[in-house]
Amino acid sequence: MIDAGKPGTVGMARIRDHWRHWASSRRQQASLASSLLDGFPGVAMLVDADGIILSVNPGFEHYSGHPAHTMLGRRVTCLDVDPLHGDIRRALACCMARRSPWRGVLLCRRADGQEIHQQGVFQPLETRPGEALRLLVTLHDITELHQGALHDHALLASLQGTLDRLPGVVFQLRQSARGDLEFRYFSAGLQALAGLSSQTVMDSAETLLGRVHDDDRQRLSTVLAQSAVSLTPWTLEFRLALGDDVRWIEGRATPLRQRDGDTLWDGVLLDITARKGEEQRTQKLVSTDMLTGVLNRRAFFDYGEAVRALAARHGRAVPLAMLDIDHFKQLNDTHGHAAGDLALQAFATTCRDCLRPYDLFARIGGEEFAVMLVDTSPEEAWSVLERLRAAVEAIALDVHGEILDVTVSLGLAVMPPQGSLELALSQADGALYRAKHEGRNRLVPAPGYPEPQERAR
Ligand SMILES: Nc1nc2c(ncn2[C@@H]2O[C@H](COP(=O)(O)OP(=O)(O)OP(=O)(O)O)[C@@H](O)[C@H]2O)c(=O)[nH]1
Repeated sequence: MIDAGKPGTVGMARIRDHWRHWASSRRQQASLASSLLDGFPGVAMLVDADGIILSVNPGFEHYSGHPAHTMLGRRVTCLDVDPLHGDIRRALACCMARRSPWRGVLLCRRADGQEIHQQGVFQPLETRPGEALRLLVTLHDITELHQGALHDHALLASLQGTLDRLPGVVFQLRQSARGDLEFRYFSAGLQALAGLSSQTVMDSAETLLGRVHDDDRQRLSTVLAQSAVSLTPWTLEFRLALGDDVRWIEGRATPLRQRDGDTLWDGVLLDITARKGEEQRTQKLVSTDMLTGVLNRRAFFDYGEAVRALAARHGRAVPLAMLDIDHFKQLNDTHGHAAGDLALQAFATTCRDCLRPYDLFARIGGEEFAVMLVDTSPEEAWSVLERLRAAVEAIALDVHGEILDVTVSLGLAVMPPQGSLELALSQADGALYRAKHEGRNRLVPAPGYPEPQERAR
């Protein structure tokens, strides 16, 4: 064994010999000493309870930069960056106080002054009664690893910062083979987007999915199911209901099939509420008649086609009518164009009030209007439009103190389940022509329209 009292007198061969001798004299430690310390890729030392170095491993000089003989008898803390208050002193004190192994990272200094990070282990050795406590200290240079970890950590922090500052929310969603959904990641922007913390949603996906608007939930399930099967990216615009507030979200994500059969989507959520508002305003502008605020001709045919297609699918007939204000030219000519405009506005408002929100009511041109009664039987349509005719008759338009009457003539037709909108409208137009000829201010059905009972009587 290399003694602290004989520094400078031993070469490497003797250090190795002494080390082997020390190890073989303690059977419990023999295998540890020979297999670990001889070939140990770092510094290994035997130190006493005060941290005095009693012996070192053959690789000591290579790994510490200090010739072994110069270190024997010195305190182990002299390998520290700060021998008085450094990491080695703390590790030694901790190990001694607990009489149990200490493991951790230490900042040390090589003989050439270079600071290195070491993975340190301080292991109290078993002693026989009366024998002084000794510690086996091993130091393994992990500077590169440590710097790599620091670099990774800094990179991760910077990436995290970038993700959190993105003008959108990044997420990772996992769907198990059984169909259960779990959010694996959400960037911090979720709080501003949905009023929920990332952790809350990662703990329970339903906290967020439960806020998807009722009308959009099925569409979301469908795109997820399709994407999971086809492994193609999905894009969806949907609404989040946040109390009284509704927020429009655009979601986009790319799927990846996992080995266990689960599907993992990496995606982003964007708040498109402002853009949606603009789109809706524009849509309203292009589909609304500026004077009366009701649908215009183009919107009537667009939405009417959708109503027709849905009715055809369900095998339902749709009643519709053409309406024309009576003697409107006379009103214009007598009271002026402004009075005519006022009459058109009062007429449109009155009609709209007599209909349900989802009935289509539009200004087709001039003083001509059209109505499509959704989910209404021909019998009901007759009474709705008769009420509408009476409500228009009741309009008392005050034009510069003079009260003007307004009346309307209506031609009523029914579009059969597989019929065409244009044909039904032309039949209603024919009936309107008859209404004008029969004296105006009346409702006339097209030929074949189911005769209402009250009219039949
Ligand atoms: N004030 C106003 N008048 C309009 C507007 N659009 C069309 N008109 C007028 O509506 C009148 C329509 O007249 P006609 O088609 O002859 O029909 P009418 O006078 O209502 O007669 P009948 O339909 O047979 O009862 C015309 O004088 C048009 O100038 C509008 O936006 N504002």
